[in-house]
Amino acid sequence: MFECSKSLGPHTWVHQFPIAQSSRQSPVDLRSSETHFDAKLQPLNYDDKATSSRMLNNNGLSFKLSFDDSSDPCVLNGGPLDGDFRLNQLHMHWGCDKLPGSEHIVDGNAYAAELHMVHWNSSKYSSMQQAVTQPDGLAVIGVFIQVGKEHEHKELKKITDLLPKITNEGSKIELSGLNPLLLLPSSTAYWTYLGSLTTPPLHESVTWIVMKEPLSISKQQLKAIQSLYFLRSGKYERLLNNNRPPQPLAGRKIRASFK
Ligand SMILES: N=Nc1ccc(S(N)(=O)=O)cc1
Ligand SMILES: [Zn+2]
Repeated sequence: MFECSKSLGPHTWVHQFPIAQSSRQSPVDLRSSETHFDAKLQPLNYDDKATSSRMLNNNGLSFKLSFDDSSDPCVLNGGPLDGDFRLNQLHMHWGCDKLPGSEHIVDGNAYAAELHMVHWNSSKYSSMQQAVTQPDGLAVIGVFIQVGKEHEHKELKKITDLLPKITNEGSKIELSGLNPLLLLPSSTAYWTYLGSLTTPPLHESVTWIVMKEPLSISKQQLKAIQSLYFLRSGKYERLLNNNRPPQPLAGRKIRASFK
């Protein structure tokens, strides 16, 4: 199969995006020594279920499931959030073959992959584009993914079953009736901290909510994810949504919703 794309190097991003060296960057290592239980943290709540979405192999970066956040919004609130946040897109980060591919790590340990559900603050802003640059603009739920028995809700299967149809860059496909709530693990436990986008433009606009319990997918499902590829200068390369290494906490506190 095609070799994994050589990462253009997250370490090169600073030249074009100096914020890469700022003090509110993501991902981070969620070290238990740095996390503090906060009894005031509420459970996460989805007010509505998204129905329509479009799955896209977005040019060599990842696959992205975009939701229609205007007519039938899927609204997240509760947790550490003030106000309503609309689900705009979800995507994943993974590694190559046996390499782990999560972006956040837990006490130095990485998972096979990480699902990101990206929401924007619709109580304060009028679009994702407006919110993405604001310090309280986005909320991203991160869900770790490990290989094990297939995801019991089968919701993730609705996504991985379609991936073979978008293996080429730029291909897209409709996927409706996805219930994001079912993409969350059964445990409501999460960590939360203030961070950034993990890929350029690295805006420091994300309230991160990382679920403690990983989802399990089958080896076949992970293979479907890892078999996405794109054409770069005439050569097929596999999408390697690689992954920015953990960034300095720089004094930030990580709150835990669990003891
Ligand atoms: N609009 N661009 C982006 C949205 C989310 C992320 S991430 N990987 O932090 O969820 C990165 C870039
Ligand atoms: Zn991401």
